[in-house]
Amino acid sequence: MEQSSMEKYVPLHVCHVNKTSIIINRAHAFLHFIAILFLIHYRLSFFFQHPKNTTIPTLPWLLIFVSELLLSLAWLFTQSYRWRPVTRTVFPERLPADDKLPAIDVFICTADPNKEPSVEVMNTVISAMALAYPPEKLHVYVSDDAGSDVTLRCTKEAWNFARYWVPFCRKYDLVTACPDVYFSSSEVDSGDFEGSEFKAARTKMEEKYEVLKQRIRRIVQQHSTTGDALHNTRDHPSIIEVINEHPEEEDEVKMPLLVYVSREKRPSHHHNFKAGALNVLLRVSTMISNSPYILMLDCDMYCNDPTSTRQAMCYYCDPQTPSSIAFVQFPQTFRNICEDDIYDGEIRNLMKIFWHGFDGVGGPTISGSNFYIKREALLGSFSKQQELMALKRSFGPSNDFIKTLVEDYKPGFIHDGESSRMLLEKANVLASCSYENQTSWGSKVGFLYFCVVEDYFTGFTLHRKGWKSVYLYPKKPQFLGIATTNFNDTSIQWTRWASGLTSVAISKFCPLIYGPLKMSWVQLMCYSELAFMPLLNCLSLWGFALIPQLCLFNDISLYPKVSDSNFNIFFIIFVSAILKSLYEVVTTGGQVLTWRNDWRIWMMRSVTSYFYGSLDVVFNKLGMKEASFLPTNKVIDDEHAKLYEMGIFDFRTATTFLAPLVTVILVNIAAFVRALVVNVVDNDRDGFWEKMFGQMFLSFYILVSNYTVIEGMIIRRDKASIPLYVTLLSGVFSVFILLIGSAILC
Ligand SMILES: O=c1ccn([C@@H]2O[C@H](COP(=O)(O)OP(=O)(O)O[C@H]3O[C@H](CO)[C@@H](O)[C@H](O)[C@H]3O)[C@@H](O)[C@H]2O)c(=O)[nH]1
Ligand SMILES: [Mn+2]
Repeated sequence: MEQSSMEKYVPLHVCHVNKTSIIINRAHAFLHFIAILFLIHYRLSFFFQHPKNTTIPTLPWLLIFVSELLLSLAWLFTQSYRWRPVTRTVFPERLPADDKLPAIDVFICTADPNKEPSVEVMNTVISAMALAYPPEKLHVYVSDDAGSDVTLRCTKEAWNFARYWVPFCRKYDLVTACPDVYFSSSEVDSGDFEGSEFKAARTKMEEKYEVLKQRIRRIVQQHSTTGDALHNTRDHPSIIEVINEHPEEEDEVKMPLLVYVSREKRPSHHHNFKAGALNVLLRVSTMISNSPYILMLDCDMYCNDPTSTRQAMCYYCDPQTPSSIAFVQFPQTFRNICEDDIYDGEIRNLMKIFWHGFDGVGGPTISGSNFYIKREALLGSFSKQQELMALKRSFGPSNDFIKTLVEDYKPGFIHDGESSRMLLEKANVLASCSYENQTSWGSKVGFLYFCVVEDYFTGFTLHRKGWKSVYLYPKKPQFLGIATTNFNDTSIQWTRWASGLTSVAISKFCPLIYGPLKMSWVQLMCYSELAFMPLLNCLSLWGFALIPQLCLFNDISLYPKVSDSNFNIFFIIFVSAILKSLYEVVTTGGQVLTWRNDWRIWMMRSVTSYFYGSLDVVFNKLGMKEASFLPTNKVIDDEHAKLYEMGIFDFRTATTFLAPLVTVILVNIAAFVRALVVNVVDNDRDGFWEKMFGQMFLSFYILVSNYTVIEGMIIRRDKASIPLYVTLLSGVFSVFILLIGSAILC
């Protein structure tokens, strides 16, 4: 009796369906949808009335209607995330013993030592080595897309430090894996140890960490002063090195393997950005460790909590969990976010709301970093009977690599001269830039090259093949990265995302065409929401920012009179949208300030990043521009950081990003002020206020929400305010829009 109860299955994880949210969300969606139907009816009936009954021209009516439809469609898509939100809990203490756990490879990508400070990248490397997992089952790979000597030398320094850090973490059971976080945090995290021995050990470690930082700085400095004239980040052979600085010394605690990989680069070959780097790592790691699970990390993502390994394994080691789970995604969380996050650097909606909903309908898409993925999901599974030639066509010419696919290949890398040298030579072939020629890498195998949001697109294709994923959001952040905290960086980053997503939306891979019947409809809507988000938001918001204002400027009314019962439709939609978003922000731990920031940055991005991202795709299709992936800047500049912390907008960015914002504001000011002045003078002729209230209010709302732009333009006189020439240039644009727009529309 007792025996059987002991053998009873105890789950390693549970999923909680968020019933209250589901009821609130669906009820709200239903009511809001009805209101939208009324709006559509109201707009449509205009086209059926007798032309004599109206003085309103058709074109602006049509344009504002289209804007409303597009925004409604965007809203409809986002309802998919509200359909069935779930949260999850794991029980890592129930995992099998260490010797039964599967091995893990960790991939860390870095691409530019100037934008990605080496001290931080090395902290990521060290924290990955200190993950709570049997060291012989942990293998860390650093991909250096810059092929820089700096990164190689720093990686060696990091390894030397980790030889002390890893045993220290294990001995004292630290709950922080990253030295930078550990030594800068005020609370002394010491597990059970409080004695003087621990204190002495900690002081010694801290000294060693200081030395490490100094050494890294010296390497970086030497490099920048001597300059590495011969080195070209776009033209160099591959380098693969297993880091083991002192092979003769035996370490007291076994260490995870650390491998430095810099793939070959030639100007004649497209290197496919991060996806290309990840695919090289996939091949190289297959030869060296071939772990069934892989943790992917961007170079700025420290492993904060070392137990993420075990939490993820709860999904892979649970006997009753279907084997169709391809990846376990943790949220992207950041270490430099302050309360008043004016640029929404923490991508709040996505990480705190949308991904839980995505999880409830089949699983979220890959979010670039912080996920544990099954190797099989990226490479497929094969039997010995598989035809060799077919495999070579897909996976490239290396026999050694193919062998690893059809055999249960478990290499144990040992530093023993000859055989390890041969292994690395084979791996080098796999890292050459011509290896993928005429293969399925990037089109069917591994990370996909189709667009610069390789994470989204690869995730979409996996779900389309029937794989599932889960989203794990524990209280303690498992990973901590650097968020963008100035307008310039965030604009560049979002333009890249917008361009990547839009390129999927208007291709044959458009989720609405490529996805049906391959996944649930709701999940498909989530994917469509992301793909169409830039396009829908930018088109509709440009409409809302200009059309009603141009009409206001010309005394043309686009909204019902306040006394007209139809006015309620607009009132209800507006209030319902505002209240719902406020409710969501507050129930996910935000404040009214957070909510204001969300709305503001959404408006700003729609007319800038989403707009340029979409334009980028158009130029790309016309063959006028190549896709690009500029790595996001991760250098925290004190001056920028200070402004961000004070909640002051930093307008030091390209004129291209500022001009649309300033232009929109100027047009709104012009329309609003003119209406105000003329009608005060004219003493409310023809019931002007009643007729124009909708438009006056819209302009007013836009101006109040974006007051920070007005401030940057007129009131502030600091270095980070909007330069006068941008205001003047935008002034010219707005006069142009008012004149030409009025002529066309009215
Ligand atoms: O040619 C390249 C370009 C970038 N990277 C690395 O890719 C990572 C992500 O780049 P980053 O500039 O930090 O991108 P983010 O703006 O933070 O990117 C988000 O969006 C990307 C897709 O656009 C995802 O790949 C990221 O994981 C996700 O965090 C970094 O570690 C880079 O070093 C490369 O290895 N090779
Ligand atoms: Mn990043």
